[in-house]
Amino acid sequence: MTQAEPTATGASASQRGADDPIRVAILGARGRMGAQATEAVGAASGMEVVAAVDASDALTEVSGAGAEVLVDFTHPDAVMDNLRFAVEQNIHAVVGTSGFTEERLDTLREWLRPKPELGVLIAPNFALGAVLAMRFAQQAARFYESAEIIELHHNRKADAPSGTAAHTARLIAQARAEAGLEPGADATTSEMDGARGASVDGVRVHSVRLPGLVAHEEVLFGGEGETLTIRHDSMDRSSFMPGVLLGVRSVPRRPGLTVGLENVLDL
Ligand SMILES: NC(=O)C1=CN([C@@H]2O[C@H](COP(=O)(O)OP(=O)(O)OC[C@H]3O[C@@H](n4cnc5c(N)ncnc54)[C@H](OP(=O)(O)O)[C@@H]3O)[C@@H](O)[C@H]2O)C=CC1
Ligand SMILES: O=C(O)C1=N[C@H](C(=O)O)C[C@H](O)C1
Repeated sequence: MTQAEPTATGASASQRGADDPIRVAILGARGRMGAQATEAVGAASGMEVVAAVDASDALTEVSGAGAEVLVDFTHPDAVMDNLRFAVEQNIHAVVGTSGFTEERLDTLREWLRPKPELGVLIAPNFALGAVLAMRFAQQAARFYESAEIIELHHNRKADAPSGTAAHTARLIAQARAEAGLEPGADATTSEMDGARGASVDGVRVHSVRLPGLVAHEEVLFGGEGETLTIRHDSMDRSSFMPGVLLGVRSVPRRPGLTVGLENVLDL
């Protein structure tokens, strides 16, 4: 047997040699993303799928299979229970599932505190272009008082606004606050409920749901006599797979909570 790597994971994981594949469990494996992730991890070098679990399966399959990294593409209502299980079982986690509020992130940080070697990566979007678009929006934010987000998704999506839009809004709000820029006001005082979208950290987010779409986002900035539009389109879920594989490879070496693939890409 080759030399074991230092790892936060349990007995079976600690037996992994440096050249052995990373043992990965996929949660939500029969869903749109989980099915593609199962295929992508299975085909990638340096990792293998040891458990593919869906809603009707027992989570204990994951620990029983000696998984070192769990990939979660389930449902906002299920993901926190899955993560509590992962942390209890000393399994690193790569999370694509949406629905993360600041409160949920704080809970996760608490769970991770006694496990300093364990890594959890929450990626609101795994597509390279989406991560770049969010970074560009963050860069633009300090120059424009006014910004709004339109996110457009397929009509099977469970939640609104999208995790990507919520993360983008938070990055814009953070950049504005750091620059001491107050968000601009508009003159709309009379409105039908929902017409101006949801306010996420003071940024208006509008959600469109249509069959035929996959995952799309526009960030609009307005200034004196000009607008700037940053748009990203995922036309196929294959766009998310390189990011998922990068997450699986990097999370065992990133202890603690990481929010956003931009941190792994070092953008
Ligand atoms: N970060 C990113 O880049 C991306 C993130 N997403 C996010 O990923 C999540 C999943 O999306 P998508 O694949 O389209 O959704 P799907 O509904 O197609 O898939 C979710 C799957 O998870 C299963 N599931 C539900 N609860 C559990 C549980 N407790 N344990 C195991 N499996 C469970 C569902 O089973 P059942 O149907 O029986 O309930 C279903 O098979 C969403 O939150 C979405 O926003 C999506 C695309 C990209
Ligand atoms: O449900 C989806 O499809 C997607 N969900 C994520 C989100 O909520 O941002 C990522 C991507 O937009 C696709």
